[in-house]
Amino acid sequence: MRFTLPDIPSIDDAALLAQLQHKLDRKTAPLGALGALALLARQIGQILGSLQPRLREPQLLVFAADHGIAARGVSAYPSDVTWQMVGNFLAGGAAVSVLARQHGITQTVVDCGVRRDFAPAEGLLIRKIAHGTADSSLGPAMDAGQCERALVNGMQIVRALPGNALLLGEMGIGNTSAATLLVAQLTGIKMVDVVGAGTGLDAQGLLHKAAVLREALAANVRAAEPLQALAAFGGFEIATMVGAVLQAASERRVIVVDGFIAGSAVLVATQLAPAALQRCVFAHRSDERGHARLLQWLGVQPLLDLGLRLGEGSGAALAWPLLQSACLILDEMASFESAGVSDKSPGFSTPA
Ligand SMILES: O=C(O)c1ccc[n+]([C@@H]2O[C@H](COP(=O)([O-])O)[C@@H](O)[C@H]2O)c1
Ligand SMILES: Cc1cc2nc[nH]c2cc1C
Repeated sequence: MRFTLPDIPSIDDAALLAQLQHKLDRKTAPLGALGALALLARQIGQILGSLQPRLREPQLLVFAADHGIAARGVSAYPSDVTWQMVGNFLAGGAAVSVLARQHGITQTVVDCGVRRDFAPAEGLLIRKIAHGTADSSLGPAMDAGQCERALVNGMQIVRALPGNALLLGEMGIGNTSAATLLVAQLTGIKMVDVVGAGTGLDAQGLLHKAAVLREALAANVRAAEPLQALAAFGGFEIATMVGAVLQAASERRVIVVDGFIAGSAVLVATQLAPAALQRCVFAHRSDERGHARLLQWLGVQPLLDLGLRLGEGSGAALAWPLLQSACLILDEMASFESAGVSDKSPGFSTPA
């Protein structure tokens, strides 16, 4: 099936925005005191097109795949950890599994291209493109057809999901390399300012990783367009995630973005369809070096900063209750009028 970019119109209902802002401004709090929670409530209200938005049946997808470039020693851990962690997700023992369970979020693992084959299991979708990508330090990680199939897979998976909120997670040894290359290529930020320790490289390991990534950039100089860059550098899990983001955005689902790798997928998606960004809530600022730069480049503020660098969707699951709180604030918090609380008197000015 061919990939067609779905229609993602800009959300610009000025009347609803004004009503949301007014509703929040009349809540029983000093003006502006709800801070980022009010911004979040406003954003969710706009995405779901309601003054009383309700989040339903949150779905967390853990997109998993392996990376040819991992054979170059760019990760502190071996590729086998990818399939082993898939087992851990399915058994409910991974960090994201615990957090998803805590918050009533449905976790589904998507095998987008892990090097091992899995028996069918509950909570596992098998959408394998190949057993890992090719090594992008030698040439494109995937061909255009593989990239297109991954994008379509992501779109189809989201189309079939219940609920109105999608939380993005991923697992793939070597995928901070793929994400770094995508971010460097598509933003113009220098690769050396993006590359980081991933699963925990030491200073020498980081130097080696940067040297390998330089080779990958040189091996794919012509991959300038978003989809070319995605095929050149991206993992199958990142490409599938791009399709998922585009579909979720076109359906006006709330998209909760995890860390650096999920952020790189959102970068590709928003270069294809800029209005997708309006539907994205950035859960946290990861400790991975390039993440702060990427968030800055996108012009977005994350909700949390906990020093996490885990991936899996763990940051998205941790941020989830804040989205729930934002909706409850809109819905249940009293206004000055309804609670009979005095607002500032007209003409009163705050002492300096
Ligand atoms: O989400 C992040 O910001 C993040 C930062 C560093 C590492 N990770 C996770 O670690 C793995 C990739 O790290 P690496 O060193 O193998 O490229 C992959 O499974 C990611 O989920 C994730
Ligand atoms: C153990 C482990 C768990 C992870 N979860 C996401 N990436 C990971 C990488 C490692 C190494």
